[in-house]
This record gives sequence, C-alpha cells and structure tokens, in this order.
Amino acid sequence: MAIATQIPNTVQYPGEQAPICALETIDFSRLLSQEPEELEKLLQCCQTQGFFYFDLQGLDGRRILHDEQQLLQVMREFFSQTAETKMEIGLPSQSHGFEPVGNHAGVLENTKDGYEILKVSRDELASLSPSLPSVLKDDVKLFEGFVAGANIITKTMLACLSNALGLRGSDRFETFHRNDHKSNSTLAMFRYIPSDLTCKCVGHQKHTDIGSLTLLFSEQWGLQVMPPGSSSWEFVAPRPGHAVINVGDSLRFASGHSLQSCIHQVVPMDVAEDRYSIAYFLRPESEKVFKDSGGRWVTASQWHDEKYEIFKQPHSEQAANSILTGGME
Ligand SMILES: O=C(O)CCC(=O)C(=O)O
Ligand SMILES: [Fe+2]
Repeated sequence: MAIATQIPNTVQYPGEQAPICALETIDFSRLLSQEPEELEKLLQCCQTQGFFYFDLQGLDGRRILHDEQQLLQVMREFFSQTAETKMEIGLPSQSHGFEPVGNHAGVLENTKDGYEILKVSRDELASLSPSLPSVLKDDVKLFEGFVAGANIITKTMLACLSNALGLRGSDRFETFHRNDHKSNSTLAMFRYIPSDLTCKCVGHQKHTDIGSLTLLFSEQWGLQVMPPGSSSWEFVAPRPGHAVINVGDSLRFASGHSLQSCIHQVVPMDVAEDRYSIAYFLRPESEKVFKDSGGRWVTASQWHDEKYEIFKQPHSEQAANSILTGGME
C-alpha cells in the first residue's frame, strides 16, 4: 500500500529511530458518494491493517475538524480544574463521567495508566435532559455537534463496508447500530499527564478497541500500532486535516473475524508536555450477540463490561485470556 509522501519512515524516539507506520488514507467525500474504488480501498484497509487515516479536508469533513479545535479548548479548561472538582462528576457508567489517572493498567509492566478522561455517552446526550456536569452545560451544543458528526461519519463507514462486502438485509452492519437502541457509544476526551517511562503512571496499555469503529483525533505523537502479524510497534504520525479510524473487536467479531482489530497503545513522546486526544467510540446495540475471541457467544454489552474489568487488572492477570487484545495476538 502507498504511504502518504509527506510522512517519513522513522521518528526520533529517546535513544533510537523508531519506525512510523505506513497507513493508507481514505477520503470522506468519496465515501459519501459510495465511489467503488474508495469502498474497495476501505475494505482492504479493514481486512489487513484495521487502521487508516481519514481525510476530512473536504467541505463535509471540515466541520468536525472545526469542532475538534473547540473541543480541545473546552478540554484544556476542564482538565485544568482541581482534582476535587473533577472527581465530583463521578462515573455513573463506563461510558459517561470522569476518571482520574491510574484506574487502568499502564503501558509498561507494573505501571498504571497516565491519562485522565472525560466521557459523554451518546444515549445520555440524546436524552431530553442529559445529565452533564455543570461546567459542560454551556457547551452542550458543541458536544451534540461533535457526537452527531462522529456518528454520521462512522455510520457512513458501516454502510460503505456493508456495500463493499455485498451484505444485504439483516446482515448489514447498520442493522445492529440503530440510533434508537441502547448502546455504549461514547465521546471520550483524554489528557495524558507529562511523564516518561520511569513514571508509575504512564501511557495507555496495549489493547484492541471494544466496539465497532473508533474515530480518533490527536495532534500529538504517542500512538503506536502493532500491525496484524507483526510483533513490533510502529508510530502513527499525527496528520493535520485527518483523523485515524480503527476497527474494534465487536465489528471484527460480527464480521466473522474477517475484519482486523489492530493492537495499539500510547507511549510518552514529549516528556514535558501533556497530550490531548479525542475518541468517538461507535459501539453496537447492547443486545447484539456475537462470538468472541474465545469462541463464546456474548452480547456487546457483556463484552464491553468484561473488557473494562480486564483493563483494570495487573498485566500478569490480563495475560490469562484473550480479552485484552481480542484474540489478535
Ligand atoms: O489516546 C489515544 O490516542 C488512543 C486512546 C485509545 O486507544 C483508546 O482509548 O482506546
Ligand atoms: Fe484504543
């Protein structure tokens, strides 16, 4: 596959030249008109690497890039509050609320994660009186715009994948992502604290994503992928005007394991800087049933809840089953 010419092959990472991943680029405008060549390219990406750049520079994509900038400002303000104020929000569910640093395993053995996270559930936002922390009430239109935009993008992608695979009727991926059915879809806003690899709380542990598709924005380095079949890490270079999209476990399972859910993690790149990222996690209807990496029939919500339990375990416990990396290792 061709790599975008402006991205180099390696990047300076403390003490070494680390490889940069050659990811394909998919164009949102072309997907919107179901252009056959773009659909084929999308399918190829999802069946091989499970990760790709998503070009949002056309007119239809630029609005979410604009919202991303506004969201980053809101995030900076939000995360700069005292720990006590942020903790008051609580975590009513795994898809809604605030989580401090250190709730999950970290990127290295015997470490905890190095990020704090604010999540806004799509179902909560869709309800007529969303329960949002007061500091966010003023920005409800921004959250609505972003989540609606991310939903339109990821649902378009589902329709494109269904078309590319020739799926019909109830086999189509959209049929188990209906908007009026309960799901764990959520907007997740991350702040990684400044750290290096000697810190107790650092980065984001290796994993595959729980849900169907992840739409990820970050202007900063740190994200690494381990392409299927490989055993080494490659950096994903941030690219202006682009998001990164990846397939999650649920869509992989629902596709009969033909789509790939690539393993990834986040490492500290600039030890003096905090890092912001924004992810929209499109997840299936909670009652959707599929066969997981261990061959069990599970519901989407069961897989979601079990995976969150695994994220919290120490690395030694995580190794005992295939849940953390969805059977991709
Ligand atoms: O922060 C990032 O860039 C990636 C986060 C991530 O992989 C996740 O939350 O699933
Ligand atoms: Fe992830």
